[in-house]
Amino acid sequence: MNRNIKMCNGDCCMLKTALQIRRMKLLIEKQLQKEANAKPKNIIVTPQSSLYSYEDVQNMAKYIINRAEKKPKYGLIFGSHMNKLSDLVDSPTVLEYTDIPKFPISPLHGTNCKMFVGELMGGPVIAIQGRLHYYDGNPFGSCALPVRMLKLCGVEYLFLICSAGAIAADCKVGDVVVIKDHINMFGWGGNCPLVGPNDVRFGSHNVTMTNAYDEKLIDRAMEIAREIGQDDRVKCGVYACVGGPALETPAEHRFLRKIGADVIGMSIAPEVTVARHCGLKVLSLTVITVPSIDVAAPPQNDYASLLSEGRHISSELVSRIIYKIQNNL
Ligand SMILES: O=P(O)(O)O[C@H]1O[C@H](CO)[C@@H](O)[C@H]1O
Ligand code: HPA
Repeated sequence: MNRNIKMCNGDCCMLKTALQIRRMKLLIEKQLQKEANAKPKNIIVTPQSSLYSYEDVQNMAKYIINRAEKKPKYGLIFGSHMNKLSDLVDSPTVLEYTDIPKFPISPLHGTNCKMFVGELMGGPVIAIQGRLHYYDGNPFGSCALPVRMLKLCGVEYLFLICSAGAIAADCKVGDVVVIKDHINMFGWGGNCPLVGPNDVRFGSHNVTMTNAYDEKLIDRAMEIAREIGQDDRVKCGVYACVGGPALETPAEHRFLRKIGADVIGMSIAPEVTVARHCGLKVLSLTVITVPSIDVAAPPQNDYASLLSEGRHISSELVSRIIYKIQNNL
């Protein structure tokens, strides 16, 4: 080895001027940046339970109570095809989702981005239009967020109004099914809004799911159905929750019937889990929009009126239950 040869410091041969050296450095930096960008980045996943902190949810609730100058006791969440029921709320303060700090908004929400805080049968209520669905790309933590927000607004009773397909042959289009339990196909796979660290201010992590649908509210709903002469249109059943947006195959339909499902839909189970976690009393009513596979579909012309009857029966049930609770009946 020739020990007289000195290492090139960049000034000697080709890089003669300061400008040339600077250019070379920039080129090297650019190359290094390119290589770094080509490497996969670490993705830090936010668990469902951490998407909205307790303080975030508290701020949402504070905003609603301040704007409406009212603390609601009854919360209503309306699903697809059910938003019209928000007309039930008397003298409402109407709040846009965009006004509520950090409230999740889906581009697929359309125009149903409103909450109505007012009265129903003399009871203070808040009604939320346009439920968020998982199949629209919303994480479970966002789908169930409104439930926690209602809890921190002071809500004690939660009414979830949705639509579903029939699995049981005796559930017909336009019937109302009072949900008494669910089979959560998401939850079995660990897809749950409670996944992640638990904030005990909301509730305890291993929440029990017995009586998740409040027995007393179910009894009241069935009793009112008899009182208003609609007991042939109001059934009580088990809801199977699936991912969608594709509807079930005939084999899935038969399987769900075998394991005890009466109706099938793509919502409520994550909401009910979170509601149970934070101690809300839940009643869920579902209007049948799709007949069971082995039942003849009603004539096309009858669909609209059957669904409107179902909506009307649901609104009667909710209104009368609130009336009875308000008046200690
Ligand atoms: O549960 P809601 O919101 O009523 O919506 C129901 O209707 C949609 C299918 O049309 C599904 O999302 C189903 O769950
Ligand atoms: O037929 C259905 N299947 C699943 N989900 C549904 N939600 C409304 N109708 C249906």
